[in-house]
Amino acid sequence: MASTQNLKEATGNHSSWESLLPDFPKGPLCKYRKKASFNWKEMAVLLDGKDIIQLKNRIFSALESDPLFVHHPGEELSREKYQELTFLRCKRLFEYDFLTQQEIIENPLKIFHMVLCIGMYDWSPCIQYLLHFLNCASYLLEFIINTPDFEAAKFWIGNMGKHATHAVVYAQLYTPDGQYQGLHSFLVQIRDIKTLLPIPGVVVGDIGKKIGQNGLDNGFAMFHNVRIPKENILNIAGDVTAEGKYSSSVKDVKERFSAALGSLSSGRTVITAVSMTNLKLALSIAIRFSAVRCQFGPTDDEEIPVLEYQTQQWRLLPYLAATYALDYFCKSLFENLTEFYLGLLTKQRSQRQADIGREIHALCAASKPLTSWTAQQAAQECREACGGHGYLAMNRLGEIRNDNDPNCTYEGDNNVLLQQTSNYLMSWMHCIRDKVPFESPFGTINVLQDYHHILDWKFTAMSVEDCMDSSVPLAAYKWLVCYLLRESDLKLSKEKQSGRSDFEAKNNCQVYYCRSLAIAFIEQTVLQRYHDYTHDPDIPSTLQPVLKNLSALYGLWSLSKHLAVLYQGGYASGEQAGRFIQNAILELCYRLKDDAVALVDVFAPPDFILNSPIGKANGELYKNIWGEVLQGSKTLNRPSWWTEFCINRPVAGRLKSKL
Ligand SMILES: CCCCCCCCCCCCCCCC(=O)SCCNC(=O)CCNC(=O)[C@H](O)C(C)(C)COP(=O)(O)OP(=O)(O)OC[C@H]1O[C@@H](n2cnc3c(N)ncnc32)[C@H](O)[C@@H]1OP(=O)(O)O
Ligand SMILES: Cc1cc2nc3c(=O)[nH]c(=O)nc-3n(C[C@H](O)[C@H](O)[C@H](O)COP(=O)(O)OP(=O)(O)OC[C@H]3O[C@@H](n4cnc5c(N)ncnc54)[C@H](O)[C@@H]3O)c2cc1C
Repeated sequence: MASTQNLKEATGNHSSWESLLPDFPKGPLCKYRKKASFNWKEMAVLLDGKDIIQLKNRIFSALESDPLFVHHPGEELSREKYQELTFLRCKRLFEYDFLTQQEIIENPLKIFHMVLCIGMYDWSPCIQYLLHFLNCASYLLEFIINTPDFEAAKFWIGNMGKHATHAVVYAQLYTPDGQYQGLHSFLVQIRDIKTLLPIPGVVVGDIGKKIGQNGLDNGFAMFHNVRIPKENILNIAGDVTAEGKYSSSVKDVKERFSAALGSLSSGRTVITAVSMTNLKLALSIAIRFSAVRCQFGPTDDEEIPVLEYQTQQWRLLPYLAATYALDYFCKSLFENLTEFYLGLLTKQRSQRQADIGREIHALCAASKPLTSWTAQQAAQECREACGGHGYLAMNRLGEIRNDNDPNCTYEGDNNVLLQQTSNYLMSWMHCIRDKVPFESPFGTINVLQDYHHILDWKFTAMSVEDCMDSSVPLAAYKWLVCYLLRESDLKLSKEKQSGRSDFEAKNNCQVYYCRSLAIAFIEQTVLQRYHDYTHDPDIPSTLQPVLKNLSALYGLWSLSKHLAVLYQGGYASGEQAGRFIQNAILELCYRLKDDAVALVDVFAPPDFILNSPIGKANGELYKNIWGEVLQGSKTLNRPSWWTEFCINRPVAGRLKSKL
């Protein structure tokens, strides 16, 4: 639901939020800005609230005024230099200390916004900074650490390549009595604090150049009989006494495993938001570009902005709708996570706390894949939507695409994580079968309470106009989740009945079944939350129509990828259903095209942070590109190897074999 404070501010005195957000410079984008159906400043205040906008302004202007964060257009930084600069920037972020503890306690959402603002500038210093707080790492034995072979060496660890002095290491804990106590985390020193040289017994180094995020040094480590003090066990779920006896308030090994992995949920929640932020960056660039780049037209002397083309709208505007829906989802997920952490901090041992842990794990294990893949596809689409200019490195779409890419892999590979969500959903089947009442703390699985009834639902819209509200795709999603759950469960039973082991049976149920189930579930959850938000009667009437259009477009466009299953399972039949959905998508794209520039104005960071000539707020496409091109230190130089071209000319056939 809409935050009451944000609602009050959005509907309150306009002059107070006018001054929070400066007007954009006049220029070619004004044409679309004038056509918008709503006031972008009012929308920004509704979505974030004044307090967060002030925080963002504070961070953005600090980075812009600091010489250490200055951009170096046209300069190729070596990896070594980039890593050094990233480290200096990371140190500077600690010096800024943007949020006081009191501010964080009063509104934990501020951390989330702080991280994303820094990331909009560059993910390398942002992640380096974050990892210094929460260092995730590898695997070690008890209090003496050994890495048995190269395969067991820890690889990829963030900050470890060049400078980390300590690592938080996940380990299988064995006590002196030989008992296995499950997964625990430990603090291990790996380098000397004064010299940065490795601690005896530790082999530590840099893993080499990556596809993106090269400011961040990822490293490897191997341990040979490294001793760590007993108190370095991070006793989230258990501890070991001076006599070597294990004690834990969580008795079950499996439960302790979940407790130890709890921190991964915060990482996955943050990565969901990081990916959503990449959507914001890529779309700000592509939509501003599309609104000013003119190509062809109905007559020889009239060229139109490429945003007027149906294909361009259909390629970009669903991603814009996805950005709004996912932005809302990220904030709500962060609130769920905050509740989970409050429980941990106050040492809650209730059933509700355990249920919250399971639900949040299932949610972020699917929201990370959904959002990172959406951002990956969007970044590529935006790159192509900007034509050749999209491929120019200075316009930043390549960097966004490459820096987003590892979001699909780290903190758990997307395909592997989706299995966690489908496992969770499948675990409710016994309640459904036995007709035992059930619910989850955040209510995301409550849709399954009506499982038997929902399976009888059909697509009932009678026209394109009927489909223009997100209630239509939402109903279809509820059916889809129930249907895929039933099919996955049946498939698993069949596999087991045919004599397959549990491992094999589960493995054979992934593609088209459990994997699709997890994806449909998270899409339905995102849509349900966004539908509820956009249909809240308290949303100002000036903003509600455009928000409802975004919700409908996100729902229909996501659903359209499941059309085959909707027909296959009998929810839809005849050619009309599919046609209505397709036409509604096109109609919504058309209705949103005049709002598109204002919709990106709401979330685009200042030009300095966005750092893309074709994405600048003034829309002066060609002036901005030329301005940047001519700043390159070697742009007008002849090459250093010019004599090879002009003087040492090749003699054709000189090296040809004479035999
Ligand atoms: C403001 C804050 C800042 C934070 C800021 C972070 C920084 C964000 C910036 C990006 C920076 C990235 C930097 C990269 C950092 C890495 O990449 S660190 C390395 C991360 N590594 C991973 O994520 C490994 C991924 N793999 C896995 O997690 C495990 O393989 C899997 C997927 C859990 C599967 O393991 P498995 O042994 O097959 O376990 P499984 O039998 O499925 O599960 C056992 C039970 O535990 C439960 N469980 C498993 N995981 C969990 C969990 N996380 N929670 C609860 N329960 C769990 C299961 O549900 C299951 O329960 P039951 O069904 O039995 O009831
Ligand atoms: C930029 C970056 C930074 C990282 N930082 C850190 C860090 O700081 N600390 C840290 O500990 N780690 C870090 N990692 C490592 C990261 O957590 C792992 O790469 C990730 O968890 C995936 O594991 P993997 O590489 O072993 O992939 P693998 O498990 O080898 O997966 C390879 C492929 O096999 C598939 N696959 C694997 N198992 C299954 C299965 N059961 N069913 C179906 N398919 C399967 C996967 O889908 C994947 O496509 C980082 C990685 C990257 C890319």
